Amino acid sequence: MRLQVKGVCFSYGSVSVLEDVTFKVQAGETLGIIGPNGSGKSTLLRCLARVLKPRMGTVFLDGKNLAALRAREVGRYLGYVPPPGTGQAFPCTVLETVLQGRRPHLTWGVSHGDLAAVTRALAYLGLTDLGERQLGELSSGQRQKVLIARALAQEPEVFLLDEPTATLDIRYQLEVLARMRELATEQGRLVVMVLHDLNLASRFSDRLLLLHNGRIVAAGTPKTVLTPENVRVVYGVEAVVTETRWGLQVTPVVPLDMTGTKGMAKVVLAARG
Ligand SMILES: Nc1ncnc2c1ncn2[C@@H]1O[C@H](COP(=O)(O)OP(=O)(O)OP(=O)(O)O)[C@@H](O)[C@H]1O
Repeated sequence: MRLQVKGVCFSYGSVSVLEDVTFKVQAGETLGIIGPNGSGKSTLLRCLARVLKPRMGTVFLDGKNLAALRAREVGRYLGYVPPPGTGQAFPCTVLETVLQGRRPHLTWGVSHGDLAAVTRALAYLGLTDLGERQLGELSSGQRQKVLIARALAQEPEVFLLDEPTATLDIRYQLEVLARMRELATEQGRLVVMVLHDLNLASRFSDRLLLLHNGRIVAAGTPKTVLTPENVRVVYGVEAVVTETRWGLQVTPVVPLDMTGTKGMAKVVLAARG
């Protein structure tokens, strides 16, 4: 499976949010999309998930135009996890929600294989005992785990995850991101994730796309993208970037507009080494 994004532009009404976004991802790869608030990350992911239709440009899956695929094919190829806080329209139990992930695979009703996939996904996220609970009764982190479990049960070729770990505790942040990496490297799936945590993004992505004002301003390995210069220009923050055995460690030190503040000059000089 190959995901190719060519010249994608998107606008909400007359306001342009994505401009000429072009990149490729191969099976086996994990791509992290990073960038400041409002830079267009979620909009881009929703264009990849066919939730939104680009104003210009095309998304290809294995050379086929995503816009021309049937809904069932899209469901088999793409598993989309919306960002935390995105509401579920109907009252549903945890089990029913995770079972929805099997919908693109169903032919004559729910099979043993479908139930096995659901059971595995629930167990993986520690949700087995919550199966009968209503989604609306869960904590935000538990709800997020259910949506990730639904995508795991779906067993798609491509995982599209929008801030999957934002509401998860540190154990499940690691569990979920490590699982995604494993699905890519060991089962040849393709993973695209929007992440705010630059350290997790560096640790669990093969490549990063850095978005700023709807454009890609840097793309490549975490080491080439997460430079102090890029962090300064895009986020407006003076940061120290160090290499560790678990990936890069980005430590934000001070917002640029505070670097002149009394007492901050020394901190900035120390940050720049
Ligand atoms: N439904 C909408 N209607 C109009 N404008 C929107 C809509 N959704 C998002 N926007 C605008 O599009 C821009 C990009 O939003 P998007 O959610 O893609 O950014 P983001 O990088 O994911 O931000 P964040 O990090 O805050 O989640 C923002 O300026 C936002 O206000």
